[in-house]
Parts: sequence; C-alpha cells; structure tokens
Amino acid sequence: MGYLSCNAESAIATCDPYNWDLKRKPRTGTKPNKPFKVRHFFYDELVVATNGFSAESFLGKGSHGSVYKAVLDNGKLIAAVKKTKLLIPTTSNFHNHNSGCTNCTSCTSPAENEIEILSRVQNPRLVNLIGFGSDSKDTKLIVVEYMPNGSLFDLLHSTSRPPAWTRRVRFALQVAKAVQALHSSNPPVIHRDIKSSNVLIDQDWNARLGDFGLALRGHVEDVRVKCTPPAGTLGYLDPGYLAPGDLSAKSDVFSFGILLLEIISGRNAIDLNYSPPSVVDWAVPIIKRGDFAGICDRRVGPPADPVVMRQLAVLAARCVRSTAEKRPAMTEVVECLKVVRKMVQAPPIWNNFRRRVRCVDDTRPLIGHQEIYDGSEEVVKVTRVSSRRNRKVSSVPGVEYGTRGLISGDRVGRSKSIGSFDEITKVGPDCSQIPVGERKTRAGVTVKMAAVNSKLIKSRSMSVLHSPRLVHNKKRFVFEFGRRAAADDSDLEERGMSKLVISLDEKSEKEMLEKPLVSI
Ligand SMILES: Nc1ncnc2c1ncn2[C@@H]1O[C@H](COP(=O)(O)OP(=O)(O)OP(=O)(O)O)[C@@H](O)[C@H]1O
Repeated sequence: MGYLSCNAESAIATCDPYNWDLKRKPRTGTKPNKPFKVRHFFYDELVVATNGFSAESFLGKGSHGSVYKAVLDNGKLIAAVKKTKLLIPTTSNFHNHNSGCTNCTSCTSPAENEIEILSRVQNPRLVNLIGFGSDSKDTKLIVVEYMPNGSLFDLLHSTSRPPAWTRRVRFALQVAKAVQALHSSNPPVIHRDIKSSNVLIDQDWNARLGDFGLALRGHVEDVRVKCTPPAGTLGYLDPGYLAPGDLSAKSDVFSFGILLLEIISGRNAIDLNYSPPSVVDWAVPIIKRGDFAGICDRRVGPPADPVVMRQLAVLAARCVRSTAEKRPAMTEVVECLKVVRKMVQAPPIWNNFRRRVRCVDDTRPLIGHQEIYDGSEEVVKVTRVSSRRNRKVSSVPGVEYGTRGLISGDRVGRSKSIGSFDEITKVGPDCSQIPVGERKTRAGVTVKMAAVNSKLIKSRSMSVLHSPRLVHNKKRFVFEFGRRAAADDSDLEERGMSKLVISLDEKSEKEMLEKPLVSI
C-alpha cells in the first residue's frame, strides 16, 4: 500500500488507495471525513520506546500480534504499539486471488486495514491512531493511544471487583456512542468485531472501542464491502451474516447486543459452563418469560430500580433479533441507554416520579426509544384515588395506542409495551405474559391492545398532578428533585417539556422523598 515507504504526510495522502472518496458521488448533508495527521515512527524509535519489545512492556497478545507499552517523546507520550506480521500473499488468504480481486480486506493485512481506517476516523470513544512504523521486512507497527485500565472483558470477568450497574450502563452507552460514530461517519465504518476484549478502558475509566483490523469503511454497495468475506468473532457474529452481501451496520448492532448481554449477565458470549453455552440462546428465553432479573450478574445482583434491568434486557434482546432490519439503529440504542443511564444514576423514588410525569406529558415529541421505554407491559387505565393504599387498576380493553403512545380518556393513562419483538411477548409488571391483540380505532388506525392478565394487580399511579397531596403555596418543589436526583432541566428540554414546578406541603414532600409511591 502507498504508505509503506513514505513519511507521515504522504502516508495520509495514500490512505485511500482505491480512491473511494473520489469515485463516490457526494452524499447530501455530510462531508467525507478528512484524514488527520498520523505520525510515522522509525522502527528503531519504537524498539527503544518498548525497551526492545521486552516482557516488561508486553501488554497482551491478540490473534494478529502482540501489544507493547511504549514511552515516547522523552516520556511525554505513553502509547501502545501493536506489532504484527504483514500478510504474506498465499492462495488461501487471497480468497479471490484467481478472479483478480484486490479490493477486499482479506487482501490487506489487519494492520494495514486498521491504519487506513483509523487515519480517517477519530473520536474520543475510540482507541485512536497516533502513528505507525515498520521494519525493513514484514513487521508492521501500529501506534495507538494507551489504555491503562485493561479491557472490558477483564473487568467483567475478573472475579475480584465486578463493576456496579452505574458503571456497566456507562460503559454500554460509551461503546454504543463509539459504534454510532462509526456508522454515521462518511463513508460509514462497520467495525465487524465488537466484543468486550476490544473495548479498552482509558485513564479516566471511560470505555473506548479499539481493534479495527476487520473493520470495513464504505457504503454497503461499494465493491470493497461487497466482496469482503464475512469475518468476526464466534459468539458475537451476526448469524445472518453468511455472505459478503449480507453485511450491514445491523451486524454491528447484533454484536453490540451480545456485548450488552455480557455486560448485564457477567457471563461470556460463549460459556460452556452454561446450558445453552451461547449467551443469546440462554438469555433471550429468560427475557421472553419476563424474568429480567434472571439474566443479571449474580455477583452484583439486580439494580435498585427494576425498570433499569428491564430496559437493558429488552434493548439487548432487540439488538440480537434474528431479522437484521428489525434491530434498532445505533442512534436508537444510544438514546435508550441515555434514558437508562439517568435512571440508574437517580434513586428509584425519582424514577417513579419521573415516569409518572412522563406519562402526564403527552405533548412531547416521539423519540427513538419510545418503543422500548413505553413499550413493555400493561395497558391499563389507572385511577388514583387520594392515597397509595387506595390505588385502583382497571383493565380497559378499549384503551388505544396512537402512533405516539397511549391515548386515554381525560384521566392520565399510561402505556408500556415491549415493542414489536418477533419473538418476545408482552409482559406485565409482575412479569406475567399478556396476550396481545389488535383493534381498529375510530380513525381506522390499527392499534395494539392487551387483555390484562388476571395476575396484573399492581398499578402505576399516573395522576401525580391531580393528587390532593400537591398543596400549593407551602413550598415550591421542582419535580426534578434538584440535588437528590442530580438531574437538570436539560432532561426536560430534551423531551420537549418546559420546566415543571409543582408545590407540595412539607409533609408530602417528605413522604414523597422517603417512600416510593409506586412499586414496580
Ligand atoms: N491500546 C492499548 N492499550 C493498552 N493495552 C492494549 C491496547 N491494545 C491492546 N491492548 C492489550 O493487548 C491485548 C491484545 O490486544 P489485541 O487487540 O491485539 O487482541 P484482542 O482484541 O485481545 O484479540 P483479537 O486479536 O483476537 O481481537 C488486549 O487484550 C489488551 O490487554
């Protein structure tokens, strides 16, 4: 490839050896990613920096080579150096050699591929490229940002201190943002090897996605994408990705779903100690039963707010759907995880309250995670009568879903449905399954409705704003619970709501803060 014997500047210029960017018609709205400065290191420089690739500098070994810690620029720059052998052309690794194909990633080494892609894509959520070097023979050296806190795989599967839920959700969101950034770059990048050992933890304990050896940069219709044979890691690989033409960004969504199941359960993608050994075959039937806590990592137990567990489990199950088109896009995954992050950070009382207010506000715009957030369980009309003890639930077969969620009568109603899983049935808050039917509204729109299972006995109060406990003029009380929930108004603004101030007398405020009004 062009950059093998040139300095950094010309390396950048030749990092698009097939002139994809020139051949491609510009897409409206997005500018192609510009290459940025990539340093060229002399081999000897990297030998010194890694202390001769010594055992003390050794960080780990992957399928494509070994990784060493390097101290560069007189100690000012700590980096990781991946030392790999260049691909020696053979008929077996040039899959299409006889037919003259020279464009696919199997015809370039993972190291070359990684340099080419990372020299175009840079993001704080990725393990970014610093530079590269090579010896006079066949060794390629990739210099990337050093991640001092190991991999997510080590964190999840090390027995000592498994991460708590707040951290797990944060990691999941950070990886989702990394994948989203790749998918939305121009042209898009499909990583093809999302897994916990490729998620590294930086000095600030943020998750970063690395290892772009198998990544593909280009639109699905591009010849390079179309002729590259399937690749990935067993256990994370999209089962529908059997031929080059099957590849889409949704294959990454599948692998991310497996990673999310791994984060939730703390078990390996493939683990022979379980039956079935595949995490997806093990977890999805449990999620189908509505036993969301059944897949949580027993070492940490379920999160304080059960809705967090449900949201994560349902999201993971949606990502690993067998039909690629039915999987959510990474943008939706990110939006959903943002909601879960807020929930996991806030005390359950706050979440209960927020959920109620969310239902009150039916004017907010439909956002991506609605299907997940509001899509999980009962369709009931809840009548709140003065106190928690007097909560009544009535199943109302005629309650209708509009395109934006539940449309109820003049009382505030609330709908949650798991969304249109192909495999997953709707479940109630007591984890009972609810038969789902369809019905036409007066406007002729086909809507889903649920006949509420007889086991469905708990209600969610929706009528916060009608509560007689909200007494005016004693004490102004911003419903975000200010310091307690550590939430801010941007959360409201995000949902198209103006700041909502309600008033409570002191007794009510105390009660509200101390005891959850709703148990889910
Ligand atoms: N940037 C980095 N900073 C610190 N350690 C790293 C870095 N990159 C890799 N490592 C360490 O080196 C090990 C090997 O990494 P590498 O990416 O080569 O392989 P892998 O992801 O573990 O496996 P595979 O090559 O099969 O995907 C990792 O497990 C990690 O511990």
